[in-house]
Amino acid sequence: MNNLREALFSVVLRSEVGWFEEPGNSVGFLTARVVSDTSMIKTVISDRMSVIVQCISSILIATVLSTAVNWRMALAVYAMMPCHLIAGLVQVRSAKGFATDNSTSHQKLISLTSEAVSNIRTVASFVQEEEILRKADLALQEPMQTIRMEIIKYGALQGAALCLWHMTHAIQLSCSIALIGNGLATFENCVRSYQTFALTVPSITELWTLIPMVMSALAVLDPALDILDRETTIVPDVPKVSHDEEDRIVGGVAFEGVSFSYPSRAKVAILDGFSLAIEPGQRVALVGPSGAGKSTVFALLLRFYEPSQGRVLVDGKDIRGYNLKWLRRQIGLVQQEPILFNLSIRENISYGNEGASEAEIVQAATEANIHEFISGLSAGYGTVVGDKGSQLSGGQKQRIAIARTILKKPAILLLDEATSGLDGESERVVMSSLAAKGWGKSSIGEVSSSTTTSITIAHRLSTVANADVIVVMEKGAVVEMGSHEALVSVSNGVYSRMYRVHVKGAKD
Ligand SMILES: Nc1ncnc2c1ncn2[C@@H]1O[C@H](COP(=O)(O)OP(=O)(O)OP(=O)(O)O)[C@@H](O)[C@H]1O
Repeated sequence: MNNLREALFSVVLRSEVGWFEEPGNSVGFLTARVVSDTSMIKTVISDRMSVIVQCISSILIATVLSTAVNWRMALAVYAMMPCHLIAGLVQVRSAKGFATDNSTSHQKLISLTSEAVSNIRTVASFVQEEEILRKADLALQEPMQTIRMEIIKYGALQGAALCLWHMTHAIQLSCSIALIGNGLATFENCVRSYQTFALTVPSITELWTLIPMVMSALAVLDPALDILDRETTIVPDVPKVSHDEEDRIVGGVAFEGVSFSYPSRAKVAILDGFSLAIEPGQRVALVGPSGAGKSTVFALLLRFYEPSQGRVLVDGKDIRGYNLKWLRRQIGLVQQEPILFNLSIRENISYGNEGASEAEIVQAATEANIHEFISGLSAGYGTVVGDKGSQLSGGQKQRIAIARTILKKPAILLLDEATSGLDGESERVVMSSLAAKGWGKSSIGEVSSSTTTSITIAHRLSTVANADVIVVMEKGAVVEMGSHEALVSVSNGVYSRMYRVHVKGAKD
């Protein structure tokens, strides 16, 4: 069971991001597959299999014994056996269908429960408790009708099997009378043979009940085994190019005619011939209306998905040519809603950098402007932040996520609305400490092994005004590009319009 769980979990973790977006792969479903479904292995192997082996051996011994005592009698007894086997097979088939429906309703309930619990604040604020209970009830009610029919079918077949057993007994007793009457067997041998057979009846009956159970357990395991068989389309360890751990990418990024659609919405083009070249060490900002495809650019650079056309290059080489784990280690991503783990602040900051010293952790926290807050907590860096960091404010979570990325010392830094939860002053401190680390030097001549290219997505234009290049995106393509001053001076340009709205909003 442990081996299966480990193997399943490893396949799940290695799967490409797009796979997790398929309807059958929600958190609840996958948790059920890895934890509950696999427990069926125990049911099948240790609980049921031993009894099955016991039953089969007792049937075999009885067959040999009754044949030795009187072969004519044994033949008469076992002549009826094919009827039982046919009934048993039909019984097994009906049990398989029954088990599948049952497990589906169970999975839906698990999915609903995990979704409701992890989003309990949203559920409570929208007063959705009753609605969720109604859905849970529906998830259990839907297969109920089918299961009822299956139960009736199952019971009828069970009855037919028992009926056949009683007929066998009757026929066997008639045979005994005939054999004794014709002098082909003694009364003593007939009783012996009959009794040996009678003792195996419970074993055979038990086998009939157990086989459907085992088949049901195997049916429940089917989806988990399907996961085990699947091939990941973006394999983290391929190609197996050996990069020296000390090797670092310089930080040049290029998108060449990239077109892309998300697997779940294959017909909607999100990027359409998107091209952009970023020099190593440049500070680039991506701005544009919501849904323009800015975050998608990050997802493609991290190779969460593959473009349908075009290439993504890092230091002039297609990213498919790099070992993915090695590449990702050098790219730091901070998202708008950073995910913290239910661990201490120290463990959250050193996540992925477990060897970092206390001094390095404190240094990273100081640069992310969160050290003062952490020091004020009674447990300091040992404070556990709760599920998904629920015991912290949005801005605190963002700063811890920034500290975590600072500690990683990435060659390419991706900030996706990473400071949106911070007040203006806090944001200024964080951004200037990132710049002070030598991240985002605009002069290519200064590029060294410690230079970091930064790409920032922000709706608040004050966050990106200092960038070397501002790239304005609309509907998956670049529509304007240049420095803040150059873009603002373009009358009726997309950026200058956005800027006027931003300034007006700030004044109001
Ligand atoms: N996983 C996904 N599956 C399907 N469609 C998606 C997925 N993620 C994003 N999209 C769609 O892709 C489009 C671009 O999304 P993206 O997040 O890149 O936009 P954005 O410019 O970053 O927007 P925002 O500024 O609101 O964050 C949107 O229309 C969005 O609905």
